[in-house]
Amino acid sequence: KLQLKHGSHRVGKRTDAVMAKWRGYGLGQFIHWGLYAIPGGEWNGKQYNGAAEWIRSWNGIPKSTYDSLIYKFNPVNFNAEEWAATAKQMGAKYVTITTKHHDGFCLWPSKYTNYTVANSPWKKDIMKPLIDAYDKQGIDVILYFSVMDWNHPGWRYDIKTKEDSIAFEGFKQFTRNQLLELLTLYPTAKGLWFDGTWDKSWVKQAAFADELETEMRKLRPGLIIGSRFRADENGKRHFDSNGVLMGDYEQGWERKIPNKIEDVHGNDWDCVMTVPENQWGYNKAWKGHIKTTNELLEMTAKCVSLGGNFVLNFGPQGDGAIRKEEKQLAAQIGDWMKTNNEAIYNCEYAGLEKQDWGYFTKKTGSDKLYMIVFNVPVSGALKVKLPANTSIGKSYLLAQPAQLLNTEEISGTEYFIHLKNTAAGKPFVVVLEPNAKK
Ligand SMILES: C[C@@H]1N[C@@H](C#Cc2ccccc2)[C@H](O)[C@@H]1O
Repeated sequence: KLQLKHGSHRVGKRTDAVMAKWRGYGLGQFIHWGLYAIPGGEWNGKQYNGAAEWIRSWNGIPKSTYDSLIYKFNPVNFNAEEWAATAKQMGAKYVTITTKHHDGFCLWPSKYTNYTVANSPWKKDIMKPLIDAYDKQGIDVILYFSVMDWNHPGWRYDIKTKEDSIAFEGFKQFTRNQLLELLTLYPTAKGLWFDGTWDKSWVKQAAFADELETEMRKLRPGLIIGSRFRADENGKRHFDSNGVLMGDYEQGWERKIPNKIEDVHGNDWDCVMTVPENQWGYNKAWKGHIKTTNELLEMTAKCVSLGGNFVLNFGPQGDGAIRKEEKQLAAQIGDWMKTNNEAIYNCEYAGLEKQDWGYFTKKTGSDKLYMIVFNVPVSGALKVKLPANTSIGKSYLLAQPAQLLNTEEISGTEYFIHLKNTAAGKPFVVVLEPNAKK
């Protein structure tokens, strides 16, 4: 084991109540919104092929032209309560909102830069009404913050010269000032979701970032910070040089989901996912495969079955409205969650692997098992193999608890659960109340 000054400061999961609540969220919403939503992936009739929130990096739009989008930021259809109500309808328990993406535009009136909503036609703070609206819906807020800031003159991709070093020192103080400002202005925020921390300039700041993380945790006890914020003194990110997770949960699952429990190394984690293949900010043309409700429900079930949370991204339009496709998804996911959220909220890895028919989850603090079924076998019988010394007390559809299902013991701890209706046409949940085997 290497002696590290700036590696992880904790081995194993956090055991406090704030993190236990985070662990049980199951389903979250991500919001990517900023100046990039105005062009929406297109400029002068030409489409940008990358992710819409990265359009500034494209040579199809001059940087100065992009930067002056601040003077066009006037989202007349922005309605914080509507956004929060959409998340509530979907069944999200937390939301991660971009305060500042890579372009450096701040959705709050930061006093450390002029590149904020305060100097746009909109003038007003966006973050406060959003946080208040989500708080009112009982949805916890996590603040997304991009360290990389293309607007700040002190930003560097690497520190190669004395000038770089002097400039970046100023940038580091600016970053610290903004983070302490966010935590002070928005005290109900439960955590920070860091991005834009992969470049060498920041990776080389192990001591500074470690100290800043400690300062933020002192300012806001219980603050949740992911593995993406800082590197250790050897430049190791997400996991330090001893392979121990940095921060409170793993943030490596961006647009991908672990396949087996070993992949999550006993850590907390969440998966953040786009509806199109790779568009976080609003893109007028949603090209390629657009994930369906059933796909997104299966991703949610898969994440919870492996002890994580699933966070679905919304990219509101430049005028502040949420696009109809995203509203439809929220309504359809919410419809399913209304009936089945008992198998998602406050559930964890059941110690049982993925099955042909779908996924197991287990209620935290209870023996209750849930079978989230996506593929009904032609036999209409779901095969389950329970851990040793357990048998099935009773099983029933979560949607029809009074109707017990016929459970046939095959051998030992293997059973067939015979479904009455094999043409559900949509995912459903079977509840197993196990007995200790006599
Ligand atoms: C959460 C997501 N992280 C950001 C990114 C990225 C990225 C950076 C380099 C190479 C590939 C992807 C996206 O813009 C979005 O904010």
